[in-house]
Amino acid sequence: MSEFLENMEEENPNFANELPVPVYDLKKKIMGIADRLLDKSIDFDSISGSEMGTTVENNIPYMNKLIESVVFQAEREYLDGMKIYNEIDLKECILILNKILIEGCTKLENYHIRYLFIDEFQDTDDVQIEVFQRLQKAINADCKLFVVGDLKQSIYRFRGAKLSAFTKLKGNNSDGWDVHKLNINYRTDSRLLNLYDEIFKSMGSQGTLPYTYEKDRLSSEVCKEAKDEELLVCVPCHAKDDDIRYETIMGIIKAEKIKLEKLMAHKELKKEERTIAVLVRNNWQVDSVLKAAEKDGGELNIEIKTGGDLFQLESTIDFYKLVSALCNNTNPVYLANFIESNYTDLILDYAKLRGLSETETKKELVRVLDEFFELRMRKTWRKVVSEVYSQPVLFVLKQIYEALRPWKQYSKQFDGQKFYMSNYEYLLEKIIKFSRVDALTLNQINVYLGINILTGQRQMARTVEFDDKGIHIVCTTVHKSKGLEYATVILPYTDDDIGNTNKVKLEANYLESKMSYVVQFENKIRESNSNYCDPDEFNEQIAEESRILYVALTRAIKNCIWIKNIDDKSPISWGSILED
Ligand SMILES: Nc1ncnc2c1ncn2[C@@H]1O[C@H](COP(=O)(O)OP(=O)(O)OP(=O)(O)O)[C@@H](O)[C@H]1O
Repeated sequence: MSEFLENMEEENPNFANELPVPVYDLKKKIMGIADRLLDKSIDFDSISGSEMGTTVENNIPYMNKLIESVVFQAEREYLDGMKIYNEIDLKECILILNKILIEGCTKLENYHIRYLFIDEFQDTDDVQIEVFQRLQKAINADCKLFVVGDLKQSIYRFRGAKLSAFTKLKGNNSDGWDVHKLNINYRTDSRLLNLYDEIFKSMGSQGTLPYTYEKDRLSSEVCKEAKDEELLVCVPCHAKDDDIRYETIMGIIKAEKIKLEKLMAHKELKKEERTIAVLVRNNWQVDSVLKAAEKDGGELNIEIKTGGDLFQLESTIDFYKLVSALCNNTNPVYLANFIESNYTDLILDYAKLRGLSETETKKELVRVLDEFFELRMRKTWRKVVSEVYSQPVLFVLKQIYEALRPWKQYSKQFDGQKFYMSNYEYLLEKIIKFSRVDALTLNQINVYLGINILTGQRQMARTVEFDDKGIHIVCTTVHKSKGLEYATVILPYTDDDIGNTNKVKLEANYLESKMSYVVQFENKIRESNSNYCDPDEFNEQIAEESRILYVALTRAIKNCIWIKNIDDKSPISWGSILED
């Protein structure tokens, strides 16, 4: 990028000053374009200059040049750099696999694989479909593909999923396929399904959902406990006022919880049948619902599928205390911090320490630690300190972790311990990814943890499934709820304008030999190219949002409640679809 800017400045010395957007934002956005293409398994090498169209707004008239000479070039250099270390980036795997298969791979025949099963097929992109076809061919003529999917649930357009997935797979050989339709629903109350059917039919006739009554209608014999008037409920409220929206959400959850408690008093329910799900579109909405639950007094324990914050978890802070104590093993503050962590159950006598000099305090803390480590690892703390500098650092840290078992101190509950261990492992994976293992030092780990913890870097933690046999309340995005089911589905945000394409801040695609992009910078300046079509995007966006609504509604077993914002003026929203 700097090279590009220098070159441009040679032509126009005032180039940098004339840039209409900040350089850091320009860098961020052009890398964003690269990510959007890679998300769809698009190989940059296949895009030629003539396929990039021309800039439309002309705020950044050199945008194509920038993409070609910086983005594509940087990505090429990065991937070549990885090859030197015999590594490949995960995002490149499918492209490499495709290239290998194009060149021919005879060894696959030896595996005698008879079937390839693919679930959620509607979410595959074109390159993945080609890979499956090539794999099938390369394995042997008898290998059969078995794919399952539902186009109405295609919600990964940003990752390149298209409604043409099944047609592309069949290609010219539709006769070679045995097609079976699954029209029985074993999840949802039949009465609720009937109400849904009216909504889906209307979406189908407007062309926003691939749904026709004859082909797609599901039948169900499921009958749950909700009364007729409780099956699909619209709760109107003045959601312009956030407080009112959140009070309404909390009120609905509490009322549904009471109903479930009554039901559970005389009937045993499976976990899903005891779960109330608040389904939203974005992660910030999950955060807002959680905050509202806290403000409400914390009586509702809402579980989130988006996980907590990895760098603020006790498993991470404990590990940082261990690493810091090893790095600063002559500093009493770090030693005391470590002793207070979950790695030890020692109780420090601060009254006694207060009367000591710094040297005496350090001596006392080292004595305490030596004794403790002797007991738990049959070697002194000082020996451990020397080992961490002479042996592979992760190996020594792992030995300490396994011998001291901090998860036992953290929680007496199995679920809590599992959560601690799983996020400790996740943190180590992050550390290993950050630096090549053979070059990792204790100091590097210390700096890495320090920066991430102190600057509050956000990284979703790993969640652990648990069931205490009680009522579960979860709040999650519709995308994360895919494939799952819940007794009650609550939709608190149905007022977003789903036709607003100005909300598309960044998009890039490569379709039918045309590369398209649109970018909106932080200062609202926009740029797009002639291949990007706003009306197409408008229709595609409404159709995808409709499919996301379809997924949300069909997660319900018993009932669904949606909040209607009376103050809403959006022309097209989930609310307007549901109301129709
Ligand atoms: N043949 C069956 N008999 C009884 N229950 C069934 C049967 N098949 C599936 N179920 C139940 O129906 C529910 C939905 O099944 P499943 O999640 O497999 O459906 P699906 O087609 O993957 O749904 P979706 O694509 O909407 O997520 C589950 O609770 C499952 O246990």
